Amino acid sequence: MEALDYHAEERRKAEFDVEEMKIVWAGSRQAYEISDRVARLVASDPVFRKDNRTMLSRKDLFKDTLRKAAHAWKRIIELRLSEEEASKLRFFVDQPVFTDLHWGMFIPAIKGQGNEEQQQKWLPMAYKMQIIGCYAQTELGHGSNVQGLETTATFDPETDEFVIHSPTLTSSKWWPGGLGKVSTHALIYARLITDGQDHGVHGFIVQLRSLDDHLPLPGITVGDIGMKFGSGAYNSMDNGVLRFDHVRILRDQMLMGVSQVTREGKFMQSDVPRQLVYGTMVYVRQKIVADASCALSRAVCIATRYSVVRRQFGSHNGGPETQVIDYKTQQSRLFPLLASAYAFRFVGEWLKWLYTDVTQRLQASDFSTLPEVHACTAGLKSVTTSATADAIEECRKLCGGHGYLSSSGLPELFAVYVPACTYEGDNVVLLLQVARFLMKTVSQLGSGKKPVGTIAYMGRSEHLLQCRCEVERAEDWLKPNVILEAFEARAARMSVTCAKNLNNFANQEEGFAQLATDLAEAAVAHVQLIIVSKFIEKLQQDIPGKGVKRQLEILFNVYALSLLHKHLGDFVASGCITPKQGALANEQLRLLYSQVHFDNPSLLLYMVLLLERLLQSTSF
Ligand SMILES: CCCCCCCCCCCC(=O)SCCNC(=O)CCNC(=O)[C@H](O)C(C)(C)COP(=O)(O)OP(=O)(O)OC[C@H]1O[C@@H](n2cnc3c(N)ncnc32)[C@H](O)[C@@H]1OP(=O)(O)O
Ligand SMILES: Cc1cc2nc3c(=O)[nH]c(=O)nc-3n(C[C@H](O)[C@H](O)[C@H](O)COP(=O)(O)OP(=O)(O)OC[C@H]3O[C@@H](n4cnc5c(N)ncnc54)[C@H](O)[C@@H]3O)c2cc1C
Repeated sequence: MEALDYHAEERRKAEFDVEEMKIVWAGSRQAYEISDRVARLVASDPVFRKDNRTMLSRKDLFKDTLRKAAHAWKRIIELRLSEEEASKLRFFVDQPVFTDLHWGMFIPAIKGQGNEEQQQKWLPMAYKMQIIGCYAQTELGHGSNVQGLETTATFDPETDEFVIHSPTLTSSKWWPGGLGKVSTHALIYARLITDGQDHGVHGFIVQLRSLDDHLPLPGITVGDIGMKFGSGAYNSMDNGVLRFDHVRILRDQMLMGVSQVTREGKFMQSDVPRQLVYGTMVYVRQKIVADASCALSRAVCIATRYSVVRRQFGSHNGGPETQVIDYKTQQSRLFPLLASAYAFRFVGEWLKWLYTDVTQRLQASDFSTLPEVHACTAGLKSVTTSATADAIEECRKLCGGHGYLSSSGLPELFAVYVPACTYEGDNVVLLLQVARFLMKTVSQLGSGKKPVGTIAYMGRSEHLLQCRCEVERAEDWLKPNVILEAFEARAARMSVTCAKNLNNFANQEEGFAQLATDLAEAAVAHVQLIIVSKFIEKLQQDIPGKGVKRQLEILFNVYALSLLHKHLGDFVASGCITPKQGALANEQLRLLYSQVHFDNPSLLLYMVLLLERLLQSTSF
C-alpha cells in the first residue's frame, strides 16, 4: 500500500481527538472558530495571495502590500469584524506592513501613556485610520539604550509649544516601521527639556505628513531606509528615517498619562514609575511570545511533512527507501521543535494573562507586579524568539536542498522572523534586564521579603541549593515534579552563584559588566523554568478530548528533557543532577522518540501522523 494511502488509513485511527487538540492550541473553542473562519476567508480571497511575493521588485511588493492592507481594511468594515477578528485577519495577511505598528504600537501607546483627553482626541481618528501612526523611538545612534536618545522636545513657554529637533546625525530616527512612506503621524520619543532642565525621555505625538497631499510638513525630512535582509520578507514594510528641524507642536501633544508639563512649563512626574513610558514595549513583547509559537509551528509543519514523504537510502531488495523521519537524528532535531511550539503556546497564553493582570493593577495604582512583568516579558521574548529563529533554520536544514527553495516557505519565514531577536529589545540586552531582576531578588532573600510569582522558587533556595534529584531509572524522568525540581535547582544555583561572584567586585556595575555572560545564562535558566512550569500547569488543567492530554504529556517530556539534554552542562556543573542521571534523561528522551519505532513500524507511521495531526491543529 502506498505510504500516503496508508497515511489516510492510519489518520482515521488517530488515537486522539484532533478537533479537541485544535481547541487546546487555539486556547478556546471561540478562539479556534474565529481563527478558522478568518483563515478560510483569507485563503479564499485572491487579493491575499502570497505565492508571488518573493518574485516582486521592492516597489511592486510595497504596492502589493498597500493593496492588501487596503483590501483587508475594506473587508473588516464590510464584514463588521470584531477587533479580535480584524487582528486575526491582519495576522493572516501575513506580510509585515505599516498597520502592524499603527495597531500594534501607535494606538496602544496612546491608550497606555495618554491621558483621558488625549485618548478621546486621537483614538477615534486612529481607529478609523484617518491618521496612520508609527512608533518612532530608535535612532541611528541608539536603539537599546533608550535613555541615550538625543532627539529633543524643548518647551517654549512663550507659545505653549514644544520644539522638536534632531540636534545630531545620530539623533535621526531610524528603523520605525511605517515611517518611510505611509505614516501621517509618529509617536516620537524625545528628551523633554523645560526651563533648561533635561527630564529624560517622553512620548510626543507629531504630525509628519499633510492629510491633504501626504507630503512631509515643514521641518520634517523623512524617507525609507532601503532593502533589508532577504528578498520579499520584511521589504514589504517601509522602515524609515526621520529628522526634525525645529518643528513646533502644541503642549498637549506630549503624552501626559505618566508625567505632565504645566502651562508654566513645570515638569510634573505623577507618582507612577517612570518606566511606564516603556509600557508599549512590554505590551508588544508579550504579543511576540504568542507569535513565536505560530511561526515555529509553521516551520515544523513544513519539516514534518517533508520528513514523512522524503525517502533516502535503506532500500532492501528493490523495496522503498527509508523515510527520513525514521532516522534518529531527524527525530532528535525535529520532535523537540514540535514540543517547543506547544510550550511557547502555553507560556504565551499565561503571559497574556499576566499582562492583563498588571494592566488592571496599574489602573488601581498597584505597581507591585511591574518588575516581574518586565522580567517575564523581556525574558520570554528573548528566549522564545531566539529559539524560534534557530528552529526555523533547523527546519530548513531538515528539508535538505528543498528547504532552501523559496517555494518551501522556509526562507521567507526565516527572513521575516529573525528580526524578532532584535526589535522590541535586543535579546541579550533583555536577558540582562532579567538578570538584574534576579540579582535584586537574591540580594533581598535575607531581608525576609518573600519572593512570589515566577520567582517564588528562590524562596526555597536553601533546599534547592543542596537537593538531589530522585532519579534512579530513566522512567523517573517522566515525573513532572522531578523535572520541575531539576529546573528550579539549576536556575536557583546559577543565580545564587552569580550573586556570590558579584561580591568579588568593587561595585555592582563592575561586577555586572565582568559577569554579564554568566548573568545572561542564569537569566535563560530562569526563563526556561517559567516555560517548563507553565507547561506543567497546563497539564494540570482539565483537558477534554480522547487522548489529547496524553499527547501533550509526551510533548512536555520531549520539551523538558531535550532542554535538559541541551543544557546538561548547567545541570551537572551546578550539581543538580549527576552525570548518570543526565545519561538516564537522554535514554528516556530516545525512548520517547523511538518507543513507537521498536514496537511496531506501523505505529511509527502513527507517531508521524500524530505529529502531522498535532501540527494540523497548529496550521493556522
Ligand atoms: C504579533 C507580534 C509582532 C508585532 C510586530 C512587531 C513589528 C516590529 C516592532 C518593533 C518595534 C520596536 O523595535 S520599538 C523599539 C524597541 N526598543 C527597545 O525595546 C529598547 C530596549 N531598551 C529598553 O527597554 C531600555 O533601554 C532598558 C530596559 C534596556 C534600560 O532602560 P533604562 O531606563 O536604562 O533602565 P535601567 O537603568 O536598565 O533600569 C532601571 C530600572 O527600571 C526597570 N525597568 C526597565 N525597563 C522596564 C520596563 N519596561 N518596565 C518596568 N520596569 C522597567 C529596571 O528593571 C530597573 O529596575 P530596578 O533594578 O532599578 O528595580
Ligand atoms: C525589522 C526591524 C523593525 C524595527 N521597528 C522599529 C520600530 O517600529 N520602532 C522603533 O523605534 N524601532 C524599531 N526597530 C529598532 C529596534 O528596536 C532596535 O534595532 C533594537 O532595539 C536594537 O537596538 P540597536 O539596533 O541599537 O542595537 P544595539 O543595542 O546597538 O545592539 C548591538 C549589539 O550590542 C549589544 N549590546 C548593546 N547594549 C549592550 C549591553 N548593555 N550589554 C551587552 N551587550 C549590549 C547587543 O546585544 C547587540 O549584540 C526595528 C528594528 C528592526 C530590525
